[in-house]
Amino acid sequence: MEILNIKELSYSYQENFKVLENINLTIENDDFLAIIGPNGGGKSTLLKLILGLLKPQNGQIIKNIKNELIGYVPQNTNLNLDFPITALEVVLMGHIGNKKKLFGYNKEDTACAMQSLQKVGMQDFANRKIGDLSGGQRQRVFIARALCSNPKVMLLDEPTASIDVKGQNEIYELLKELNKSICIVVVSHDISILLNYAKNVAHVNKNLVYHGLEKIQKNINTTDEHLCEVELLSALGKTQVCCDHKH
Ligand SMILES: Nc1ncnc2c1ncn2[C@@H]1O[C@H](COP(=O)(O)OP(=O)(O)OP(=O)(O)O)[C@@H](O)[C@H]1O
Repeated sequence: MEILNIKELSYSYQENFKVLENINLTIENDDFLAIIGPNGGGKSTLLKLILGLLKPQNGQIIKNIKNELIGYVPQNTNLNLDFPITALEVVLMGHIGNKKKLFGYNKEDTACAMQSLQKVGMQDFANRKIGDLSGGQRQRVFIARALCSNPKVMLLDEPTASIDVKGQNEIYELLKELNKSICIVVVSHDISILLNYAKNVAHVNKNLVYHGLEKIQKNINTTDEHLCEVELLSALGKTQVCCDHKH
């Protein structure tokens, strides 16, 4: 099922300076889409447009699901690590967002938050202070928070930034597991790791170039060597199954 269809979308923050131009993209409910591209290429802007935080000036975004069913894990979650809040309380904040409650959680909220922590393998850390967790563990807690609303699609902006390789792999393994039941869209620079998990890749640099990885015979050994984004993209181009575009 198609959950998102973006047609001829353009966006400018300032007049006569398009950050995104004529973007076309379809996302299916079982997709694992990697959004890659250079700094300032417009990746976060595209996520914000999908989330409805920004309104398209040209083109349209057709969503076949309600906004509440779109989970979001933002880039560099702005949380003061000295703030004495536990992993469970961070996840419960996802419930506050849903129900527009200001104070207090009931037993159901707590049970649901514990379930979300279990899904990400962090139930034993529920009462740990968020500042005492490793970067990878903390990120899993933020993913648990986004899971509270039982999303059909989860958007993650640079989920593995500043996390060591082991932690990155654990995050991607978790996303692979979640992808059995929900659609995953990840903005990332870790393209060599991401390519082992993504089903499709959108390269965004004002324009969007789409690579359907399932149609491409993967002849790149991404586990043994580190390849930069450009090397990987050119390797994808050499498979000759790529779209008819110029990089
Ligand atoms: N609120 C804003 N006002 C004006 N310009 C902005 C705003 N937000 C982003 N931009 C500009 O839009 C362009 C795209 O930014 P965006 O954050 O979408 O890129 P990105 O691909 O996510 O970059 P990065 O990989 O560095 O996170 C950049 O030139 C940026 O400076």
